[in-house]
Amino acid sequence: MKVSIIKIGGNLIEDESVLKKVLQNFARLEGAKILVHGGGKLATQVSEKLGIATQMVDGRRITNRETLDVITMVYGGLVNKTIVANLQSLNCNALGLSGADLNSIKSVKRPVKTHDFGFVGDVTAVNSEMFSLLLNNNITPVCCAISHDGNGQLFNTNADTIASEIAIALAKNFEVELYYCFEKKGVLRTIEDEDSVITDINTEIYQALIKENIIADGMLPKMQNCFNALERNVSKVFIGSIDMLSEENQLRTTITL
Ligand SMILES: Nc1ncnc2c1ncn2[C@@H]1O[C@H](COP(=O)(O)OP(=O)(O)O)[C@@H](O)[C@H]1O
Ligand SMILES: CC(=O)N[C@@H](CCC(=O)OP(=O)(O)O)C(=O)O
Repeated sequence: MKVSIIKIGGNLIEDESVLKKVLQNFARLEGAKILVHGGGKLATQVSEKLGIATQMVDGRRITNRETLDVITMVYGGLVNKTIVANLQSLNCNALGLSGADLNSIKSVKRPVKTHDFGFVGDVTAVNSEMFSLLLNNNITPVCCAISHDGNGQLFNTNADTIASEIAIALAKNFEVELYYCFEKKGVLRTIEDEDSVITDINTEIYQALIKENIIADGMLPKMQNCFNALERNVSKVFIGSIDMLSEENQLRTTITL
């Protein structure tokens, strides 16, 4: 059986009308599928409203107790439930999950090296039996960027990593395709030129693109997650816009080893 894992980034979640279109494309996708969502931008906005400062290091949010409360409310509550309700309206039988729900994703606190990230977890286990059970019953899991340690502690975990870890775990039993959807059509050669999509990137090209400063910021950890997934038996990995799910010949970046 084939399973498609779709991760949607923060810029697709922020705007209600964009999110609706994203979810229509997702709902139309045939076969077993899992949606993973971020929401980092929204968490930053809500933190600001509450007077909580945001600090990011290497694309990861430093998550103190107050920030953990915000991300739990925003990712686990507002964003996850809004997505599930919209998918239900599109006849997609969605079930919203944090990593604690059905023990879906376990993690340990990220070890302190140069920085203490606080309540940020590195994934240690994905409950693939549970995901299989849901998928075999035509239930579509909707996963947010929250994991847990099994002792009652929730952790913030980057959504790209949640998506690749689920993909890797399911690759043991399924043919898995991983789609990273964001606001651009793919990895761009010139960030201002929306159509300058680099259609194929392997590890060698990736290293060259880093040297040329073409790939930077959030794209660096995203691509690391892509290679990590491919190295651990995920069949196909793509980066592109949500249109890559529905339109043939749509520009997108295909990642290979
Ligand atoms: N070459 C590139 N092509 C496209 N985006 C790039 C590139 N280099 C850096 N980026 C940045 O990476 C961002 C995507 O990473 P991130 O914000 O982590 O994604 P997401 O919204 O999916 O969480 C883009 O919004 C863009 O600003
Ligand atoms: C530890 C960590 O940094 N977690 C991320 C999780 C959300 C996320 O990944 O959202 P996007 O996909 O929208 O960026 C964060 O809090 O920003």
